[in-house]
Amino acid sequence: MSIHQSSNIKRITTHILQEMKNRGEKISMLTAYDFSMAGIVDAAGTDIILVGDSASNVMAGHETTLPITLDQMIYHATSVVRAVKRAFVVVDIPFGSYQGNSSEALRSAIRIMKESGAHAVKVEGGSEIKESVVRILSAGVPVMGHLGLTPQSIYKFGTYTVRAKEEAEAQKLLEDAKLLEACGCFAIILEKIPATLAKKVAESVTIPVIGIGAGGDVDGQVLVVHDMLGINQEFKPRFLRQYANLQEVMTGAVQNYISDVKSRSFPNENESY
Ligand SMILES: Nc1nc(=O)c2c([nH]1)NC[C@@H]1CN(c3ccc(C(=O)N[C@@H](CCC(=O)O)C(=O)O)cc3)CN21
Ligand SMILES: CC(C)C(=O)C(=O)O
Ligand SMILES: [Mg+2]
Repeated sequence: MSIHQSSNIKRITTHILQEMKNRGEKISMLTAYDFSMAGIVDAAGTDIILVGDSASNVMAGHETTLPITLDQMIYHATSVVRAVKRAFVVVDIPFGSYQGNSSEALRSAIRIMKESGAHAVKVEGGSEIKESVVRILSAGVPVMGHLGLTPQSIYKFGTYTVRAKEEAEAQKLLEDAKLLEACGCFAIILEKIPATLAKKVAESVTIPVIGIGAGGDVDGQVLVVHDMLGINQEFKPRFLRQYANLQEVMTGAVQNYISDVKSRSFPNENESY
């Protein structure tokens, strides 16, 4: 419990997430990149909020997650943390801020924690980034792993197709999951891999495994909130379930506003001084 706890809402911790896996309660996770969205996602009861580097696509309009910077991720994370009362806030360390240099990885993680007030960081990869994971964990910063489709390495693969369909790649993924657990990661994301493999991973490690395009036999699910709300209509992979069509709602509202301005029905007397 925080010394300065200012509300009676019980905050989600890594310990609570582990207990949820232990008792078979599914974990819900969504992205947020700003104060307004984070407030909605948190108040609705989402367990984990991810300040994803998908902000590079969704917020900045880039083709990939590679261009977003550590400073930009910290700006998004700071805005999210200000809104969140209950959820556990995880921040993606962006491309180029942790790979191949554990000192830089630690520095990046510490900047995120110190400047944003987030609760954990997420990194993509397994054995290749072991030193960075260990170093960050040694500073007391919780680390979430991310295996399978790892968008920061998109140019190594060339496509966003399903990962680990071949036995050798599946075996490496399972070994990487066990390695991340042994290092002390508190959870692992599995993205776009066969459901049978994801099930095997979730049964082979004791820490929570959260899926996106990894089937239902994992410990929780994550989606990009703009995708599931239907704000971003271009992105419709098979794993996405769209829970609203906010693009339609927002377009209609904006069109009504424009029409009211043109017809002089906005503002009316009550909306004037
Ligand atoms: N808006 C958004 N949602 C995401 O889930 C997301 C991002 N951005 N950016 C970072 C990564 C990239 N991710 C991806 C990207 C592509 C596919 C994918 O399945 N692509 C299909 C085509 C999808 C379609 O129908 O448009 C492919 O075959 O390339 C999956 C996850 C997941 N992440
Ligand atoms: C898709 C999720 C897992 C992610 O890493 C992101 O939003 O950046
Ligand atoms: Mg990401």
